[in-house]
Formats: sequence, C-alpha cells, structure tokens
Amino acid sequence: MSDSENGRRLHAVDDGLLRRRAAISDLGDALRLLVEHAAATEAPTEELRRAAERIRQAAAPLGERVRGRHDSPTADDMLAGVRLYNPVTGAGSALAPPLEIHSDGDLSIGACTLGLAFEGPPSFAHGGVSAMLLDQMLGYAVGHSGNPGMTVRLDTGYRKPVPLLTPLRLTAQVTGIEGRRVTATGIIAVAAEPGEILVEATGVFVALRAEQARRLFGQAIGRMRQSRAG
Ligand SMILES: CCCCCCCCCCCCCCCC(=O)SCCNC(=O)CCNC(=O)[C@H](O)C(C)(C)COP(=O)(O)OP(=O)(O)OC[C@H]1O[C@@H](n2cnc3c(N)ncnc32)[C@H](O)[C@@H]1OP(=O)(O)O
Repeated sequence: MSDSENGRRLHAVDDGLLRRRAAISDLGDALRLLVEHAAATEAPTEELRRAAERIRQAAAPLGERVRGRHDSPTADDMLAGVRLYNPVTGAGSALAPPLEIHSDGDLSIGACTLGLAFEGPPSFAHGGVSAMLLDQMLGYAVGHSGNPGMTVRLDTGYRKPVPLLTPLRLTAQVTGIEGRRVTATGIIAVAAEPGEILVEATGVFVALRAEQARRLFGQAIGRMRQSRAG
C-alpha cells in the first residue's frame, strides 16, 4: 500500500472512530436525560408504563452485540486515557454526571453538576456519590503525577452537604510519594464559593507490581492487543 493510500485508510479509520465516539457521547447525553427525567418525573402512572415499554424496545437492539467483561470498548483507547464508559467521567455513561477534569500544573480541577438522580438526603447529594467523585479526582491527580495506581484507602470527611443542581468545583493534588504508595487529597466545593469546603478526602494509591498487573488485568490487556492486531 502506498503512503498516500495508507494515509487515506488511517484517515478513514480515524473518521469512523471519531464518528463512533460522537455517537456514544450523544447516546450518553440521551441516557443521562432519561435517568434525570426518570428520577424527577411526576408524570401520570400510565405514562410511566408506556415509557418503560418504549425504553425496553429501544434497549433491545443495543443488547444484540455486546462485549464481555475482559473486552475493552472498541471506541476506547486505554493507553491514551480515553474511557467513554467510566462511571464518573465517561461521556457515554448514563451513570456519570459526567465530571470533567483538567490539570493546572500540579492541581487537578474538576467540574460537574449533580442532578436529582444523585440525591441522598433531600435536595443534597448522596455521600457515596461524593466519595466516588473524589476517588476519581484523586486518581486523576495521582495519574497526572506520573505514578498511576489503584486506590487502597479513601478517607472522606463530610463537613457540609453538597447541593444538587448547583455547579460544583473539585480539586485534588498529590501530597506524598513513598515507594509504590502515593497519597493525594481533594475537596468538593460549590463553584461560586470555592473556598468553602463541603467534602474533603485523603486517598492512598498503590502502583501495581508487574505480577499484580498481570494477575488483575492480563486478560483485558491480552484481548486489547488481539483486537488492535486484528
Ligand atoms: C497526562 C496524564 C494524565 C493522567 C490521567 C490519569 C487519569 C486516570 C484516572 C483514573 C482514576 C481512577 C480512580 C479510581 C481508582 C479506583 O477506583 S481503583 C479500584 C479500587 N481499588 C481496588 O480495587 C484495589 C484493591 N486492592 C488491591 O487489589 C491490592 O491492594 C493491590 C492494589 C493490588 C495492592 O496489593 P497488596 O498486596 O495489598 O499491596 P502490597 O503490594 O502488599 O502493598 C503495597 C503498599 O501499599 C500499602 N497498602 C496496602 N493497602 C493499604 C491501605 N489500605 N492503606 C494504606 N496503605 C496500604 C502497603 O502497606 C504497602 O506499602 P509499603 O510496605 O510498600 O510501604
């Protein structure tokens, strides 16, 4: 194949991948709208029954071709950090707020707004959701420091409840590295009052030894290599 043919082919593949990612994000948006409306709706009972039937019909074709536990989504790129179904940040996940994270130097900064689907105490976020957001924030900061690892401990302090339907600002940073153990801290605040801490967390992350990585992720990595080669 000539360079230009190869270039056209790669370009076509990239276009296809980009279109698929855009479609996954679009489906994720639709699902999040559905989840939020389903949590907030006061529609008549008959409408709920009709909606359940229509949703089952819409879900059926999506279930015809599915991946298994050890298969990465074809649209993901694990090495580049593209994970469209991450339940916290994934644009394709119905469960994700989604939390958007970027870094400014050593500080990781996140933004999201939690809908009524995330309610714990009335009008405030469920405490487990705050812990989930902070686990992701801390994990991101740890990865960004160049020492990615798995959470082995997450201590969460709830100072004030986190309001729903309110833009939030989250921050995280690495505070210590001791061998394979990395410690990070983070907070959740309302975006309009970033100095007032609502929830704080300290997490310990451990970099996997090669043997541990093989044991935990060997099958998934093997399948990823196979599908890339094919
Ligand atoms: C530009 C770049 C952008 C990058 C952008 C990246 C973005 C990327 C975002 C991803 C963000 C994901 C964020 C979610 C991250 C999860 O949610 S991970 C999922 C939840 N975590 C887990 O499932 C982990 C379960 N735990 C395990 O499988 C095992 O504990 C592990 C991790 C394999 C470690 O194995 P182990 O045998 O327990 O540990 P071991 O090797 O004996 O001990 C290692 C060290 O850790 C210490 N340790 C172990 N447990 C603990 C504990 N509970 N407390 C304190 N220390 C402990 C040990 O004392 C030991 O310390 P040293 O003696 O070496 O000083």
